[in-house]
Parts: sequence; C-alpha cells; structure tokens
Amino acid sequence: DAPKGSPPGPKPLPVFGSLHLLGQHDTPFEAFTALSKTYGDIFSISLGTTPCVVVNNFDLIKEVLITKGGDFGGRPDFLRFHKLFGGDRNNSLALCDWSELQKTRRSIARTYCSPRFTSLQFDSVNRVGAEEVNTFLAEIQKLPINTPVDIKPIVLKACANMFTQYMCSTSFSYNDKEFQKIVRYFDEIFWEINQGYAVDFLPWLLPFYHGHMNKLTKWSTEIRQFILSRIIDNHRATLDFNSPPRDFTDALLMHLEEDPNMNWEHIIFELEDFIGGHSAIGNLVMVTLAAIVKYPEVGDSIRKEIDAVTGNMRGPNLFDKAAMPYTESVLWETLRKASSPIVPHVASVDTEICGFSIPKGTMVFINNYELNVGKEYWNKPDEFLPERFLSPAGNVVKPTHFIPFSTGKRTCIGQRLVQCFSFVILATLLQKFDVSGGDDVAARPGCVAVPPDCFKLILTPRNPPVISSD
Ligand code: HEM
Repeated sequence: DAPKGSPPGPKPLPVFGSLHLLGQHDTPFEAFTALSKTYGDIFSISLGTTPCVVVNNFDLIKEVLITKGGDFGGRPDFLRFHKLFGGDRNNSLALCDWSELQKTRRSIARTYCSPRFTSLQFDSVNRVGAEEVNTFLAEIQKLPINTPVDIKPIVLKACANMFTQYMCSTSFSYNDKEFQKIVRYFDEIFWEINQGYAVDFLPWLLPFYHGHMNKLTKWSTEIRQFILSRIIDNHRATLDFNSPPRDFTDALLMHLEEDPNMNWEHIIFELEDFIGGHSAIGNLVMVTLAAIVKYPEVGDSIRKEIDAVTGNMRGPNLFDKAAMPYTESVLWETLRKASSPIVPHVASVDTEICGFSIPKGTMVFINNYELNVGKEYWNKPDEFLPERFLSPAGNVVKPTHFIPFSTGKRTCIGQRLVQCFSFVILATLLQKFDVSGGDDVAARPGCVAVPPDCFKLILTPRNPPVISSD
C-alpha cells in the first residue's frame, strides 16, 4: 500500500495546539472519542507543541501495544514525572523509557508481583492478606456505627501493610505517625499521577507550578527516607547471601550484588514503586464501595456469595475466590466503569500505525475509554452490571478487548496483587457490614482514584446468618 502520510486531525492553534478541545468534555478520553467521530479511529493532535496520535479501536490498540510494542516502548517526558523520581523519570518502572534495565527490573518483580496460583508466593499473599484483614477489621470496629466515617485512611493502611509485609516482611502500627504520613503521601502521589496538567504540555508554565513541583519533591523524598530507615536498613543488616531470599526486598538486595548494571538507587526506587502500588488498590476498593452504595443490590449479591461460601463460620480468603465469581466480577465491572487511563506510550523509532507514518517522539494515547464503554463493545455500557462478566455456567469471562491493565510488554506488573488484595478486603468488609452513604458518595468517570480526602461511608454491623456450607 502507498504510504498514507500523517493521520488526519484538528488544525492546531499556535503554542497551545489543540489543548482547548480536551477541556470541552469531562475527561480527555471522552474528548478523544468525540474527535474520533470526526477524524476517524486514528487521528493526530498537537498538545502544546507535542505531536500526539490517538488510537481508538481495538485493532489499532493491539498494533501499538502488541504487534509493534517494541516501537512504542517510550514514555512522555513530563517534568512532573522527573520530580517524583529523584529528578529522573527513568528511575520509575512505569514512567521510564524501555531499556535493558527495565527488562531486568520487570523480571525480578515478576515472581513476587505476579505470583502463580500454586506458588509459595501465592501462599504468602494469602497468609499476609488474611492476617492483615484481621487488624483492619479491629480498626474498623473501633469506628462509630450508623454515622458517616472516613474509612479511606484505614483501607489504605491495610493495603500498605499488606504490601510491606508481603514484599519486605515488615508492617506498621496504624497509630504510627510516620507510617500515617507516608501512606498519605503515597495517596497524594497516586491522585497526582491520575491528573492531567497543562504544564505537562506547556513547560513554559512551570514558574506558575513552582510550589506544586516542590510539594512533589518533598513527598517523594520523605517516602524514600522512610523506606530506607524503616525497611531497608534492617534487611541489609540481616541479609544472608547463602539462604534463599526471604522476600522481594532480599531478592532486590541480592540482585544488586550480582548485576553490575543495577545500582543502589535502582533498588530503592523499584521498592518504592511497588510499595506505592498499594494506593491503587485502596482507591479501587473505595471506588467499588461507592458503586455498592449506589447499587445496594450489588452488595446484597456479594453477601449472599460470602455467606454461602464461608457459612459465616470464618472470614473469606483467597482460596474462596474461585467459588465467588460474582464478587470478582464486581471488581472487573468497577474497573470497566472507572476506565483508568493507560499511561501514554511514545514512539522510540520512526514507525507506522495502520500505514500512517509516525515519527520518533510521537506520543500515543490509547483510548481505552472507548474499549470500556463503547456501544460497539458492550451491551448497556452505561449500566453497572457485574453479571456481564459471568458466563451462563457462572464462571468469570472477560472479553478480549477488555484490558484494564493494558497488554503487551509494558502491561501492569501488579495486576495479580490487585485482584488478590482488593478481593480479600472487599469480601471481609461486606461479610461484617452493610455499607451506605450520602449523595456525595461517587467516583469520577475516567479515574480509578478518589481524592485523598474523599466521601465518608456509614457502616452498619450485620448479623450474618450461619449457613451450613456442606
Ligand atoms: C487499580 C489498580 C491498577 C490498575 C487499574 C493498573 C493499571 C495499569 C495500567 C493501565 C498500566 C499501563 C500499561 C501500559 O502502559 O501499557 C500499568 C502499568 C504499571 N503498573 Fe499497574 N495498575 C494497578 C495497580 C498496580 C499495582 C498494585 C502495582 C504494583 C504492585 C502496579 C504496577 C505497575 C507497574 C510497575 C507498571 C509499569 C509497567 C511498565 O511500564 O513496564 N500497578 N498499570
């Protein structure tokens, strides 16, 4: 086929490009869907002076992420990203460009962050999850009942301890002031990463963001100090190179000795990145609870499943997940409706998409919003229907175009931990409590984050029936 040149797209304004077009919708991804109706499933758009391409259907998305994944392994060069990672975004696993180092970092992480069902690590995830939800429940039970309470900090602390216990064999008291502060900073950063800022594309606005950028540096510096003094120092002092690694932290420290391409900074940043993953799970749990408040029948169906599986003689655990497909499908439906954006990719070479030429450096937005809520892909996409993920036989089935964790070489490393820990927190909470709330209980479209200070929830203790689970 003859080369098609650049993809069509709106004519940019000087300096601002087409940034103004994104402001006309609730989320940039809704704006992309609207523009695709005019310009087609692949179009060009300048954001500030950055040349970008947006791909809007599953075939094009597969071409970028899988078939040509090697050509699109870069990430945007936003100043914010540098600020969060010690001045260099290549310290970050999610925001770095593709490299040999990234390949190594992903492979060290795989055993721990994507534990196989029958592995020792999976057993450890289950044990840590079960222990931590007991502490979590004890904290929740201290809260006043039948009145709105701020449960997000408690959910986040439970998630943080699940991560630090699993990855670093260390956990913290919920009353520990330093721990509380660090959990809050991680959550601020998660919220921050989920926002788009004009300064990302208009770097000359930087002077106006001076205070903001300093805040980012402060949060990340304090987190790093905490991880060093409260986690790593002790591991280094007790590391035994002749024994197998006790956890992910040991594995990283041992790798440092063996691999001349890894340095001390890489280890700290990798650990920080992974521990930070807990905020994503805490926020996902909050977004799921918001859906349960809005659709009480969803909570009732989850409870029916928990009561049947546990007989209410014990708390739910990860080995119950296979027998609780409805509860799992609620999490998938939450991820679909939340439609969390895929981090933009960047072309690392001159290449093509669908015959259109894409010069090196072009930023590529993957419009997964369309995949998650488009009428061509889903029946009644606006409704919250977890059943859509259940087969007639009652098993969880996900359509291939549903990729909330993306796909290809930069796919999310934490997805299995997300599925494990969010399941166990949600099932434990709903076994013991009815959850309700006021009109402010809502999640934003196109975002799996809720603000650090978010809605409160009313927890009413249940007296679950004891059911024979024979
Ligand atoms: C609600 C939960 C989460 C969602 C929806 C989510 C989704 C995603 C998505 C869409 C990407 C981008 C993939 C791409 O660019 O093609 C990503 C990357 C990534 N995620 Fe997650 N994620 C979640 C939680 C986590 C957790 C808990 C961890 C850590 C344990 C984690 C670690 C990562 C890493 C390291 C990357 C970067 C991979 C790379 O660029 O090579 N994520 N995630």
